[in-house]
Amino acid sequence: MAPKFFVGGNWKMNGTLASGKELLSTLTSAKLDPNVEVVVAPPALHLLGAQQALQGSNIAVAGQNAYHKASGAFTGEISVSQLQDAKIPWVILGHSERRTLFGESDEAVADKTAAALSHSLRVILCVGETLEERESNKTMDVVVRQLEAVRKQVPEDWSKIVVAYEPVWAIGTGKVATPEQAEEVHAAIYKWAQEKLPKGQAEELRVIYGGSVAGKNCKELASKPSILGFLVGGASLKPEFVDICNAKL
Ligand SMILES: O=C(CO)COP(=O)(O)O
Repeated sequence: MAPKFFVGGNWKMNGTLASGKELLSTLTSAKLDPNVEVVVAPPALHLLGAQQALQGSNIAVAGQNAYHKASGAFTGEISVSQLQDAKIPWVILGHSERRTLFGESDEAVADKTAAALSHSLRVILCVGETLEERESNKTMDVVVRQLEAVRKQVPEDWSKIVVAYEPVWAIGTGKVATPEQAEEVHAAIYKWAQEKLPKGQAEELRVIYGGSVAGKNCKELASKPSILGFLVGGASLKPEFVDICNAKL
């Protein structure tokens, strides 16, 4: 059976308690494709409220980041074990904004991923190249390097990982990768997974696309065979997110 199409909404550092509540009520009252798994990632301060507002719905919540140490003197951080304790099922790790603005290395992302999995969290693992890397034909070198760093620490079980291919040049720029550009990288990630992950896991893996996904481009992207979902930024803050969740209808 093909894995379920996955749509994540990454709210980033946006919104108020009131705007978040309104957005969630739009989502819970909308008719969403039952064959799609929907996850929203509000800012940390809003996570528990969102989880409560979503009770009884099929929409789950995700942290936008987490630290791999269980507890201690790490001012400003939230740990994977604290997410687990609060029954937050998902966490986004390795987002390009974490990598570029906050200096997270491939190894740091791998540490976090291994720790998150060992605390029963599901992980949306982000990978992707910058414009400069794309223009110098390094896209797959970068993506494979990022994936391999994680595989080194998580050699066996990728069943709780969703890989989000997010080309940095397409994030928040309105410059969406063409369906062909995205499909090419997704297909290469599946090829990597076939070769490097234990048998049977590549078939179960979801590789989703992120970068300026919108109501107007989601259907065409979703029609590509290797695009098994989206990670949406800006448009996840708008009612248009419902259309993106329903891209396969
Ligand atoms: O970074 C993203 C999702 O994690 C994509 O952001 P945009 O959809 O705003 O381009």
